[in-house]
Amino acid sequence: MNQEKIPATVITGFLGAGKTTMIRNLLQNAGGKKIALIINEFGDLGVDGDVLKGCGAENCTEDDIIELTNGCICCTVADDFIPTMTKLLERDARPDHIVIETSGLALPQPLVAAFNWPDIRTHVTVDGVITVVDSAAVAAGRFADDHDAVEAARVEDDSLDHESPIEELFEDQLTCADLIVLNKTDLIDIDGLGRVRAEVASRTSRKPTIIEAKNGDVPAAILLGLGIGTEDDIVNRKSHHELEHEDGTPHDHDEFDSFVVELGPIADPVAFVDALKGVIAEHDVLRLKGFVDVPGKPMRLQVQAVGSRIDTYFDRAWTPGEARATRLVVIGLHEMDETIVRKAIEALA
Ligand SMILES: Nc1nc2c(ncn2[C@@H]2O[C@H](COP(=O)(O)OP(=O)(O)OP(=O)(O)O)[C@@H](O)[C@H]2O)c(=O)[nH]1
Repeated sequence: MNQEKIPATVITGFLGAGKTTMIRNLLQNAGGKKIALIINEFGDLGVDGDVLKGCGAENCTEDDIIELTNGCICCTVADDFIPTMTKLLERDARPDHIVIETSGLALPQPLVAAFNWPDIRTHVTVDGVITVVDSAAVAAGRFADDHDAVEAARVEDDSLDHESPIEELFEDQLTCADLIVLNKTDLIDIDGLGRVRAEVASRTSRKPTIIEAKNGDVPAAILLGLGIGTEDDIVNRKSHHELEHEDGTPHDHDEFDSFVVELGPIADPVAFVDALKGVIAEHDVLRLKGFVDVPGKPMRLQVQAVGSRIDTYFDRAWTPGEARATRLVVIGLHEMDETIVRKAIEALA
């Protein structure tokens, strides 16, 4: 039996940064490497798993894609992640490489620490942590501490004296990185990109390599094989929470909420998406994604909104026996009023 440790790459980054898009590219250019994929998503609709299973890569079949859906991977390390890894390692056909996509709200630190658990450490090592950044969102000030909703909350409650949850998480994900991918470079100009690079570099005291990408198109040779062994260096990558609670108080994600909206068929998807932009902007929805049933179309329409930017495309045919429906997962700050946002979206159908 091959006793060499299997390398595992952790891919993290805020909601909508382009993690799934980058992994889809990776699966398609990973050569003969057999990859096992562990995907973790915030929200009760497995959109990322569905997208990645649909990409048909021979080196990563549907059996090699494992979805962890019981909350953010950083909170379910003991109950979900460790047993999943253990089962994966018991398989007869060991993968050449394991890729883990965290949810956009996950802290990578507890996940990396899990690689020091004896059962895992003897078999697997963290090849590297890759943090994907939405360069356009950084340029737009999305991660600066003047996020409207959080400011409003702070005015109401002056005990909220630390940075916004979005900013903190952004920094925690950068702090843990071995490689930072400034993605979505097509959406900003060269000067803007220079400012984004400087801002991102200033948000971590470490000096990870920073590269640029469009549509997550980075060669597998750059993403895989970093050979860092990140689990041996977690002491230098502490999250805000770890620094503030050295007593080991567990963290949570109370600042964020998600819910799923189910609708019937949408006859005019162009008008629907246009109106959706208004709802997203008005209620400060951070992320919205899912599938739309367009009557008369054999394909389902995938909707991907990051802030008020929305992409749509027909991704695959509805399969025989699959119930056609419109399902959208909505993610926002805790202050977002689910009832109001739900009603606003339902009113568009
Ligand atoms: N313009 C542009 N859009 C991109 C780029 N990369 C990804 N996107 C789009 O951004 C949206 C979100 O991409 P995903 O890959 O789903 O992002 P993610 O980080 O996996 O999102 P979560 O898992 O929800 O956190 C999709 O509509 C992508 O098509 C890019 O480089 N440029």
